[in-house]
Amino acid sequence: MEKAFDQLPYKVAHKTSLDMLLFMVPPALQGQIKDSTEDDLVSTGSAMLAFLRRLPEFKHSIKNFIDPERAFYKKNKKSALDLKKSGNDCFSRGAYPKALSLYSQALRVAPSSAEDGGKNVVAMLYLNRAVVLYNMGLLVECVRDCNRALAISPTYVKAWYRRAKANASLENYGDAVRDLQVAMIMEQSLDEKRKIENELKSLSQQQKDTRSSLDRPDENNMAMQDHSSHEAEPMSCQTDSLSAKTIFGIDQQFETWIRSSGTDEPHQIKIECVSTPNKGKGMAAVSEIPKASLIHTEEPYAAIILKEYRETHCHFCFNELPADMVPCSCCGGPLYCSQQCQIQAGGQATGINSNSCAIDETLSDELKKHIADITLANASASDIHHFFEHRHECHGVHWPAVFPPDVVLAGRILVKSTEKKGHHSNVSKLIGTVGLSHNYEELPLERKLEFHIYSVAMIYCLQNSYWSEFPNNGEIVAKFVTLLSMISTNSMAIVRMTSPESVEQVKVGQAIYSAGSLFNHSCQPNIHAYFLSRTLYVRSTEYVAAGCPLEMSYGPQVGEWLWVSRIEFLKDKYAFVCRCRGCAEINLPDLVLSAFRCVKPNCFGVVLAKGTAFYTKFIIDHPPSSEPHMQPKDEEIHKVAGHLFELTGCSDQIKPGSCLRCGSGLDLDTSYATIEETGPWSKRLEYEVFHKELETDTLSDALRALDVLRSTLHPYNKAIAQVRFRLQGLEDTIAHAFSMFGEFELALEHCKASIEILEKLYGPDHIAIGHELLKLASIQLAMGDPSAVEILDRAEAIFSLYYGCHANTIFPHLQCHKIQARELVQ
Ligand SMILES: C[S@@+](CC[C@H](N)C(=O)[O-])C[C@H]1O[C@@H](n2cnc3c(N)ncnc32)[C@H](O)[C@@H]1O
Repeated sequence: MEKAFDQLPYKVAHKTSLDMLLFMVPPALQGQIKDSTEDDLVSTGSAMLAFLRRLPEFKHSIKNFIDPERAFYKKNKKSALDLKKSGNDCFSRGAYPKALSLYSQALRVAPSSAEDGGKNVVAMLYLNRAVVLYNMGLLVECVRDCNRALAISPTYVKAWYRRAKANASLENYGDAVRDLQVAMIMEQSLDEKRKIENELKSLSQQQKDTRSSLDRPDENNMAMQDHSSHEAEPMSCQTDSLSAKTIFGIDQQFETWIRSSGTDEPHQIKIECVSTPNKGKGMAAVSEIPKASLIHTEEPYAAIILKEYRETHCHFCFNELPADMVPCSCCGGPLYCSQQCQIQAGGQATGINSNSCAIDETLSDELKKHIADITLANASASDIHHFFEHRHECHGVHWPAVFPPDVVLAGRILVKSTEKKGHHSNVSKLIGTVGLSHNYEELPLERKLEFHIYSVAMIYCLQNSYWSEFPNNGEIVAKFVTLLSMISTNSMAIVRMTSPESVEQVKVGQAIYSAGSLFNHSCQPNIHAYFLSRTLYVRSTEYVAAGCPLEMSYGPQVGEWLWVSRIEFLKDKYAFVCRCRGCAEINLPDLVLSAFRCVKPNCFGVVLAKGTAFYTKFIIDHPPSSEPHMQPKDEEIHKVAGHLFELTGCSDQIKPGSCLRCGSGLDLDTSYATIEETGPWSKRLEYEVFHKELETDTLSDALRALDVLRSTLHPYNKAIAQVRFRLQGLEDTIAHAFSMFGEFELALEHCKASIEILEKLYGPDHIAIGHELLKLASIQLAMGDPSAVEILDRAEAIFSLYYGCHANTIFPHLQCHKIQARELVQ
């Protein structure tokens, strides 16, 4: 399940030396900070500043963070050449992946102007990597690396030659011929010239033979430019007015105009920021919104990659890094999927040759243009109005890599707002304009202390890396702490699928969206947020009447987690008590999620477990004030809960172990023990299915466990279908196991049983059902059953509800399944 909002990812594994200072803060200062409110921050900030200034350990840590000599990727020609040599050795042994990795490491430390044997080291490294990529069959990546080498050294014959080879293999004959023509003209050695000439002849012949169908020079040239991402650019819809008018809550009315790209939502949706009775500000529909409408898109105000993904995902667009990733050309720390992303993040276009080259004037206009297209491809990529979020961090220092991401994000927000208002104006005043809410007072002591320590540390780092006159006083510490609290409350986690086949998502980045941060949470959301690159997209997943709140899930949802777990999670992680519609009234999923079956045959009533009975009593005793978006109660709730809804404000009859319909009693302790006994059987099945070493006895035991669960638990209890936090439940795992044995009929039966339960818990149009339907369809496809078409259509409808026209980009395997299914029908 997607978790749209995230809090600060403090991970023990990433503790810095500053975290250790927590334990050195004197008890008196701790006490002062523990009870502090926003109004006390100037005095607690001054006190922390005074304490840390005197502390040798703090000075030592800061020196470590800001000294370029200690940087992780210190620029060093010798190290780059050593790594290059090791890469060459691996290459000659055929160890291509290792060679690739060594050249990439060398690129991180190679100084951009370093030369070796009269050649630019960075250009040589890009070329060497291009050759490895060529040998690995990664031809597009090879061409991109050749482009990078040529952008630095336009007369690099070997790079033109390698580019020609890769283009020829890609059947881009037009480009390949032009590359060889350039190589031949630039080559000095007569022998080599002759060799190229011969290759050119045979390539020209190949080009002639295939000209009509295969030669697409312009198109190919465009596809090979450095800014071609390995993932399709999905920007068919754009926000019109948001970026201009909504930076940090200055304007409270948001209007999203959806520009149609021919296929997607041709209408205009208006949303607005409103005051809510108990959730602060929130977003609401101005007029009615149809189900599945794109209601909002937005670029982040500031964003940052999470530490765990620094080596695997692009630091700008957050997509997975390709084999030809590009390190920051100045500091080597951040990695990017393309030079385009690198320039957008850092602003530096080092290595881009700005005056083309000493191009031989005798060259034809076509070849001159060809050279210019490649060697000047990125020079125009930077936009003077764009904010380069990494630039102030890029001074060959390593604090941006080791500080918690939210602290670095706070620095980015501060610098961006400073630069927007006019460079180096009054910084303290600027933070005051960041009009986002925060829950500083609710934070535990440890978080408050961390915020204070990192705020002081950031001031020192910004003085060193950004502006030596940066103010250093209690007021600025207070502003920083407030900013960190705002980030903690408002930052969104940018998520990605773990793989095209997977339904699992991982949080790769953290961002502040000026308007997106104003959507409140609901455990029964009516909107869904997702990300393509850095862009936030929000869609309505149900019809929303005019004036109704638009609320997304920050993580927990009804049907997925029990009420008490949702409340605890939101309190712990976001420091608020949830007052959404899903938590304020009794709903079917909360009743049945962990319920037991009534002992009386044919009674469909619910026997509540201990925790749920407590919650149900609580809700009945504390009826919520009705909100405009409250839905009428489901008939099904009356059916399973029986007389519960006839109760008027009296919850005495709601007892754990007692059927809510007929009042029959159940010995809960015995039932818990019975369920407990089935645990090892289910776990063993899961293990063996996962490791693909399934034994028939294990499946028989799991079927016995399933019988026990079915006879003890309420038929809609989630444990039968799905294990908490995992998409694979017992029915699901059994279905998977039968598929592994080729018993598709039985697999189908169990898969359907699982879906039936989940539909009760989530509703038929929930994204979780979409994923389950995909599993069902793959069993049907394996059976050659044409009804897969219908199931896939249903899954597609659900994915479109959540992802609109982007469903196919996010779930590429859906279309593959559909093609297979259509073949069955034919
Ligand atoms: C990302 S902000 C949303 C905008 C915020 N309401 C504001 O006034 O700026 C998250 C904060 O809104 C409040 N909030 C959001 N959803 C809530 C809910 N379901 N119940 C109670 N408070 C909620 C909490 O204070 C939470 O920390």
